[in-house]
Amino acid sequence: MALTIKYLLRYKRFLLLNLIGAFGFIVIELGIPTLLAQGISNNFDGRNPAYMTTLAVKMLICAVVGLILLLIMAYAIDRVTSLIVRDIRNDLFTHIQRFSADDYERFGVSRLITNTGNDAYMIMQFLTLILRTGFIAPLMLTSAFVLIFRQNVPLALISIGMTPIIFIAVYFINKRVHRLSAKQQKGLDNINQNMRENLTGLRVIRAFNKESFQTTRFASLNTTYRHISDEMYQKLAFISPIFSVVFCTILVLVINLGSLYISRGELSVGSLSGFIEYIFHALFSFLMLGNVLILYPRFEVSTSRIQEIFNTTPTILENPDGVQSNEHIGHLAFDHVSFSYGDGSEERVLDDISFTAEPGQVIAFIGSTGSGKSTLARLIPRLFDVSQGKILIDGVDVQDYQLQALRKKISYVPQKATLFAGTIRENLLFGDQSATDEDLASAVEIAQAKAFIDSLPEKYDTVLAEGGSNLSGGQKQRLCIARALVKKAPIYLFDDSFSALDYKTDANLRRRLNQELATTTMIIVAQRISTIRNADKIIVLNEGQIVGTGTHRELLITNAVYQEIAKSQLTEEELAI
Ligand SMILES: Nc1ncnc2c1ncn2[C@@H]1O[C@H](COP(=O)(O)OP(=O)(O)OP(=O)(O)O)[C@@H](O)[C@H]1O
Repeated sequence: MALTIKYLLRYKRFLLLNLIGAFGFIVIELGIPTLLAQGISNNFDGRNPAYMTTLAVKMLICAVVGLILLLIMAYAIDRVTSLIVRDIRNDLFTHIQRFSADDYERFGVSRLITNTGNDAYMIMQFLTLILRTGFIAPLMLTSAFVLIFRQNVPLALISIGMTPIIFIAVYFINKRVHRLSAKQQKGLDNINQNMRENLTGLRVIRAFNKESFQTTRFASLNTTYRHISDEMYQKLAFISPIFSVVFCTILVLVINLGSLYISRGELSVGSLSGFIEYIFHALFSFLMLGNVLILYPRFEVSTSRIQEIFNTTPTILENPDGVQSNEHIGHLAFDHVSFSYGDGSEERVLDDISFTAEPGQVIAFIGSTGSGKSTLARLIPRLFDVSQGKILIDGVDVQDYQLQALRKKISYVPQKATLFAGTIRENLLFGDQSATDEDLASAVEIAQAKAFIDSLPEKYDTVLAEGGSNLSGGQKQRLCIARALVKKAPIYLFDDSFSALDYKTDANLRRRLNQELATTTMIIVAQRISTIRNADKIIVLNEGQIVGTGTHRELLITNAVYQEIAKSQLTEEELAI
């Protein structure tokens, strides 16, 4: 609730408008019956037409004023709820963007999507209800009780005495609904996750003939969700009949006792009809509050799920006092760096890594799968933070930079080619929004992507599907490389970024990179020796440790791990060089 109040307080003027509008409801719902009761009592036999005309005009004024106020209220509610949900979604998005890969993994992508979609919508639904009834129901209830007591005290006591039954029933039902609501939201996360996996893994599912297996899995999750929802709505369904039973009992008691008072001359017919009207309104207010209570558990679950995200401090922390800018040189140094995933207590993925890379150098990493090459690359732009030791860029610890400043120094091509829905041009401009057409053309030419872009009917304006799924693996890799080249940074980081290229394209690309990036620092992670054989320094990784450093020739002679990799990839002649 604290979260919602924080957002509500941002829009005090709309809350005030809502409060003013709420009086419209009272004017209509209580003012008109009061006038009606007066009319019945004072002119029961209809002998005073002038009185009735005045009464009709007063009732009409009540209706018009009430209507205007209600319109104001509807406007205020609509504005405030849509603004708050917009703010929550924006703030969630901004907060989630600061999450490290570890943070994402902890919550899961599907859960984060449900948070910004369904949970935020639930807050909007509850807010709409509470703003519609939150002011009105207590105001109406209080006014109705005052009027009821003014009409007849014994009747009022009987009516009010019955109401705790409603509260007790709602309390017990809601306790159960709260638990079910948490399960229901979790069930929705599972459905979203399954759906995501199904859509992104469609080709694998088809290739393995697993459509029916997937359908059964989805149906099972869907059925579980339905069972939970059924159980929850069954519980909630009890609330309305309980209201009706209490209401009818009160009505029967009031009418019976009221007739007795009328026969004794202690109550007028007008007063009894007014009394019944007020009872209606009091119970209607209860019903409105009941709806709030019914929705509350689901709202509470959604808010606490969102609050949990906001309470999560991203593991990669911004350094607001950090270095904003310094000279872009491109000097990189690892100083006894060790790293473990998770909270740092797990097995070391990198162990005591030290090396330096100077501007103009190509430093390559090779090693068996799982030896820690990609992890090492991810530490440089602080996608993860080192567990021990430090990484220095241009003489400053990466953790002592502001994140933006640090990442300006690095142009990174991740192992998995990631493109976004939009045109090729938009994807390239991701590297630098201010890049000119000439900059894009130059990057595309170096990345060996010119020929395939030129062959497309729409060229740079070709629209890429989500994730670039309408391109081949090699085309995607080349666009990702071109995007990194558009960025123009002093350090380039290629994490196994040439693996989907044929040998000729790979060779051409490296030749052009060496020409164009002659003064920058290039870090290349690769599986293929042919990709890195001309590197200034090759570092061989094995189980997270450096087991060899040198040029291709040196390592071929001195390093057993490198020799083994080389033997599996090179011909006898190549090995003899
Ligand atoms: N996000 C992660 N959470 C936990 N462990 C991870 C994570 N990513 C990688 N690992 C583990 O860290 C180790 C090193 O993985 P890494 O991806 O760095 O190796 P690699 O040398 O790049 O492998 P490959 O050549 O297959 O890409 C592996 O044992 C892997 O299982």
